[in-house]
Amino acid sequence: MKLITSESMQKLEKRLVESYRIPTQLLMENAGRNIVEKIEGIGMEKSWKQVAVICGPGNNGGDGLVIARHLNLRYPSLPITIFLAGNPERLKNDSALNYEICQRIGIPIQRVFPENPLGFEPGTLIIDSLFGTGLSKNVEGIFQVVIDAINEAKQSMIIAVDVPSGIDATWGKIMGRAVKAHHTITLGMIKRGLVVAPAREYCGTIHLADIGIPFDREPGIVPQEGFLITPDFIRPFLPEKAFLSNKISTGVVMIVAGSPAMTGAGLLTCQAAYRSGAGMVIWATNPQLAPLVKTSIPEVVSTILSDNKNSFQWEYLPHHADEICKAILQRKCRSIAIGPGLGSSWSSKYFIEKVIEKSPVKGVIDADALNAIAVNREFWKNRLQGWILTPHEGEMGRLLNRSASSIAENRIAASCALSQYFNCITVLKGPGTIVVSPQGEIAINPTGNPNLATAGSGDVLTGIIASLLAQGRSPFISAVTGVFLHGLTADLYQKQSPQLLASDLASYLPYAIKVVKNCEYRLPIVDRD
Ligand SMILES: NC(=O)C1=CN([C@@H]2O[C@H](COP(=O)(O)OP(=O)(O)OC[C@H]3O[C@@H](n4cnc5c(N)ncnc54)[C@H](OP(=O)(O)O)[C@@H]3O)[C@@H](O)[C@H]2O)[C@@H](O)CC1
Ligand SMILES: Nc1ncnc2c1ncn2[C@@H]1O[C@H](COP(=O)(O)OP(=O)(O)O)[C@@H](O)[C@H]1O
Ligand SMILES: [K+]
Repeated sequence: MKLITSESMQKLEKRLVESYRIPTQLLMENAGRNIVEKIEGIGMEKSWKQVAVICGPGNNGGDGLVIARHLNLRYPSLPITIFLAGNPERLKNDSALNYEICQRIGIPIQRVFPENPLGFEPGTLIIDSLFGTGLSKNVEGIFQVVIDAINEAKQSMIIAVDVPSGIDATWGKIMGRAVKAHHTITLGMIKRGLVVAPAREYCGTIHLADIGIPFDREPGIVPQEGFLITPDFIRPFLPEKAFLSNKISTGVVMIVAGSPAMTGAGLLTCQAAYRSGAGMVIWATNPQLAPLVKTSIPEVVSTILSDNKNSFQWEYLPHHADEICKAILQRKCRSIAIGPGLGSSWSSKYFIEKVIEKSPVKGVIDADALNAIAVNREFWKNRLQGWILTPHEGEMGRLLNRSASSIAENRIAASCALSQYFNCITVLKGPGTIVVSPQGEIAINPTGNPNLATAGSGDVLTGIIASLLAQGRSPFISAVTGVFLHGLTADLYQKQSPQLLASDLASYLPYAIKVVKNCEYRLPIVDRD
């Protein structure tokens, strides 16, 4: 499902308005009327005690005025008040016209002043029409006061028009303050910023309302600025074993993960790789762990690396890199996953770099392997073509030499910067995981929930993506399909249990694959007709 930035939405509307000669007044009318229909679908039957329509100075405010008119027409006995934040004399064109109509109809209009703070009675339906795609700077002063009042309303329902006010709809940033809506009814196309963190949390359920422009008739003119991953998109790329397939042709994955202190990381990665369809999973492990691997996951094939004669506890050492590269060729591996639970000693860092440099196949770089790359980031600049990096915000901060909080503020921009810098596929984990290619493709994942915040769930993701890669999917498609399935597994599991362990995730994965294959799944956040 295509996503669009604020800037492109405005340009596109202008262009289509000119080519179809649809007057902008009509668009605003369509927007307002269709939003009222969506509001009715959400719950007008709950008979709200009153409606507060909060209008700002631009066209988003104009939409609010149309909404107020239509609600007034359909529910004449419902008290509706328009709260205008801004000077009515400075309203322009369509908004000014609708303001005048509302005045003539006699809908009460109150201007919001700093000395006259807003408060909403319990049972108010609040329509947030303060700012939409035209938000151009941080929210301050009276606008901040209005947003705080909306967010403090008790036992009310907040419906945002197009975008929760205060959200940057292109990047998903919070511009100082933002309305926390229960529902967001977005117009024409879904704005990219709505589906990524931190904005995602402010949108509630996202609904798409038509504005009378046939966007889908001319798909070529809608720019590629990102897409929301859907079940339909990933269905062709799900694991599928052909009639004549064997375990090698299906796909062999090399896993370089785990250590005596963090054995589980390796086990989870291997298990997830099998559960997502790999024909064979090889774990490059050490003599101490090999017996444990056999009893935990008997299907895993171990490549036992040479013993470290001189060290007290076994760890991966640089010379193991050659052994692994040899095993990759011997075992006909088609992908590699490196990083989970490897530890952060200098020798293991050096080992990791050697494997990535020499490996005959590419794959997923995660966890400690990301930290090894970060230490030597200038060396790795532009050298990770075909590799998939799966950082969380902390790891991303180290890779870009920035703070984790600056990454969190604008996750899309950070992901694009990483892909550009290393020439790699980036998977920035967290709510609304983002996948970006060096060519600038941007995919946002709608699946997943906070139950995934459990140790080892990232290891499972690494196993899934490496497995899909071994099954012949491209790096970008492997990452996109992997993050969707990983999140979906957690969403489906949540229905039967409130607690998720990473090992449950790996076991439950085939069920998520089946659900997508059988078309039994609807996107959780976007409600469409
Ligand atoms: N285009 C179309 O055909 C259609 C568009 N539609 C609707 O229009 C919406 C976009 O409308 P829009 O472009 O007028 O922008 P909007 O979000 O209302 O805000 C702009 C106003 O806010 C002001 N302002 C900005 N930031 C501020 C801040 N931090 N603090 C204070 N002020 C700030 C800004 O002032 P300025 O920056 O110009 O000084 C300007 O006055 C879109 O989301 C959709 O709802 C639909 O009707 C369908 C047809
Ligand atoms: N609140 C959340 N909502 C959705 N997904 C989440 C959330 N928290 C974590 N995740 C997902 O869980 C996984 C955690 O990975 P990671 O941080 O590497 O954990 P670990 O290192 O313990 O395996 C990622 O796929 C991430 O997207
Ligand atoms: K709004």
